[in-house]
Amino acid sequence: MTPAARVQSAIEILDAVIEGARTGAAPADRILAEWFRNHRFAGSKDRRALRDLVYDAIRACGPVPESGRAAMLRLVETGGVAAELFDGSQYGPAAIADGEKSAEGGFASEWLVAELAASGVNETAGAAMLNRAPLDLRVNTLKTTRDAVTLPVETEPTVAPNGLRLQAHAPVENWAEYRDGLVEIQDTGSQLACLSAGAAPGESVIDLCAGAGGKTLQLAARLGNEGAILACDVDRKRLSNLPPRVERAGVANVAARLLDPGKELDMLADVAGEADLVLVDAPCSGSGTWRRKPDTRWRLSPERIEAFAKTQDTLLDIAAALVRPGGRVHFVTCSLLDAEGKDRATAFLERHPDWSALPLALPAGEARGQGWRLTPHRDGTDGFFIAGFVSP
Ligand SMILES: C[S@@+](CC[C@H](N)C(=O)[O-])C[C@H]1O[C@@H](n2cnc3c(N)ncnc32)[C@H](O)[C@@H]1O
Repeated sequence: MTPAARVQSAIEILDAVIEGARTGAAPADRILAEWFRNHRFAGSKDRRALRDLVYDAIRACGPVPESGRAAMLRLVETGGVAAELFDGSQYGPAAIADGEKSAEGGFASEWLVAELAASGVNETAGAAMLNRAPLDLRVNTLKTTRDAVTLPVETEPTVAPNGLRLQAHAPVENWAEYRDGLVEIQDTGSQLACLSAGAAPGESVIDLCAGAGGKTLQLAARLGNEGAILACDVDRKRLSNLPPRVERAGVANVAARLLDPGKELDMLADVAGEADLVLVDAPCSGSGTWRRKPDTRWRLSPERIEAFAKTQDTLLDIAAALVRPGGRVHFVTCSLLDAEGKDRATAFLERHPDWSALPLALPAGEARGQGWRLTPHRDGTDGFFIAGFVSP
């Protein structure tokens, strides 16, 4: 593909991303994957260039742009693409017309910027939410240690005890060390969020929102295969990713259970009141992961945030019913919005006045309300809110 043709294709992909944001259809990563499947002529260099153009343009726009072309013109303004590539060539974009408008900049829509400001995220911290994220690994201590593992590329240790950061992106999933379960891909913030649950060998743990099991595997490593983990989710597809990962990681004490939304407690009645620890890695707006999925911010609305908050409250109450007396609930969201963090912790303690917040002290981040927060700006990790509660 010529550089101009790449720009035109990126514009078309951006049109689909914008449509997806407006209608709730597929997000950018899925749209790109599908585009690559349907355009086999695009080689690996074209794909990399297209991916960069699309994500750079998404990052360069604040609110949802009117069109893919307006988004790309915004990227021209920020110096991310050369105006000369709008050359009117056969597969390239039409020349830029006099006075043609580009999309608005900033880091999010006005209402979202205001929500974040009210949550203590200023403009600088907001802009850092859109930086390119590094690639972090977690060393699987069921199989090796951070000191012992040798990897094909240079890495540096992160503040997480088993965390490694790659100097540059690499095809980790093709490495023998990955296939053999020595390392997992996991952001340092996610590692700290899970680590701070304080899971210990022999404990009985429920990972209530296990998804594809990123934190389940970390919990298993903490337990050293002693004790038991019940990994639950309402999403069959996500949960189906868990067994091969468990196998690869050498985990022997995880069982999976698919739940029906609204019937979670009924389906967990056999284990209610018995868990030492329930991890609630709750569904949320994902505002802490905009570095990886910057189009997520175009898919949000005040109503969606309210709905997430409601689900988080429900899941916390379910978790409270699952722990034994003296057991813990560990609440995590990858969001910087207080509505999905500090406020949920406060509301939980109001609904459960006999419970107490557990003091947290992580090697990164800072206290926020009754919990703890990690931010891309301050900590160089994905953004997380974390709170621990202990039952009477
Ligand atoms: C943030 S993701 C979990 C990520 C996962 N823990 C990890 O570390 O990879 C939130 C998960 O909650 C699940 N979920 C949503 N509603 C749920 C419910 N009512 N009960 C259990 N899980 C739910 C979603 O399907 C999603 O997989």
